Amino acid sequence: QVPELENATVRMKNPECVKERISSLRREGTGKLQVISDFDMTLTRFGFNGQRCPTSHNIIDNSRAISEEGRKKLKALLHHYYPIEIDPYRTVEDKLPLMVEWWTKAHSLLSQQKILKSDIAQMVKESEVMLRDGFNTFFDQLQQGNVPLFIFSAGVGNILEEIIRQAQVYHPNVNVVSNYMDFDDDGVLRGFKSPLIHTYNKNNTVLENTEYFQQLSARTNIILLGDSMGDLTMADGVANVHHILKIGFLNDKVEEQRLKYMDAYDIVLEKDETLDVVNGILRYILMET
Ligand SMILES: Nc1ccn([C@@H]2O[C@H](COP(=O)(O)O)[C@@H](O)[C@H]2O)c(=O)n1
Ligand SMILES: [Mg+2]
Repeated sequence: QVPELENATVRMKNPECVKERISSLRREGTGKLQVISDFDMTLTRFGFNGQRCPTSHNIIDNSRAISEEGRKKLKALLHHYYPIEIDPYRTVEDKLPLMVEWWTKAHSLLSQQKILKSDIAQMVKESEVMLRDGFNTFFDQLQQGNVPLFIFSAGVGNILEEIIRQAQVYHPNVNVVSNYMDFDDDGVLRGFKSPLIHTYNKNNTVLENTEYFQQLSARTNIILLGDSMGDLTMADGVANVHHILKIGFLNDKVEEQRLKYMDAYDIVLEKDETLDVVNGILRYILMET
């Protein structure tokens, strides 16, 4: 079926079940299929040449638009809250208020920095962000197969849209729900629009009032791509899920998180900076018989 499933980065608790699910997705056709994907560290690389790649928030934090003092404060927040976000021993209930605290403090600091809407394209150009290897094939296959791609991100929507625009893969089948910046009439950042999306509320509570909510329910076969335990609820807005294949990128604290990820995701990709496995599965599902 999919030779890429033999890659050294692939872990599966139940390979037979994965094969059956992939066969069902192929058998039922592309008309019922959608891909729901996280953005930061799922469609973008986690690391390159031994260095961490930036998230969409980090692209702003590291940019010239932020003062030295602002950058220090944003880094301090990252160092405090990121270990909490990925801590495998804390519960989601315990993490949730702390994530709200992180996003709220970071957005408030960013809003004090006089960031211009017109700065965004340059910020992205000058950043170290990289989409995962194989991104062109991924976006192009979905467009050619008329399969909707729904990107559900707790990052910054304006930045992530600019990343895929500059990569020339922001095709018409792509929809994004994320945190969007709110600019005043002079194009200066004054805050972020609600609802606030953080790692652990990526579910229908934040999707209800979006245009995409209706469209979500029509496609009942899903490939879900994420890198966090919080990404597992991204398809909760789809009422009658028929088949769902969950693929998780395990980027950080691999040993500590392996068992949890293998219980939660059908396929776990350990320290895999490519979209090769996802592309192999899509190629098989979209291939005409
Ligand atoms: N101030 C912040 C807040 C969050 N992050 C990271 O962004 C990621 C969220 O985006 P997704 O596309 O993955 O939903 C999340 O994993 C946080 O670690 C940040 O860098 N700065
Ligand atoms: Mg992510």
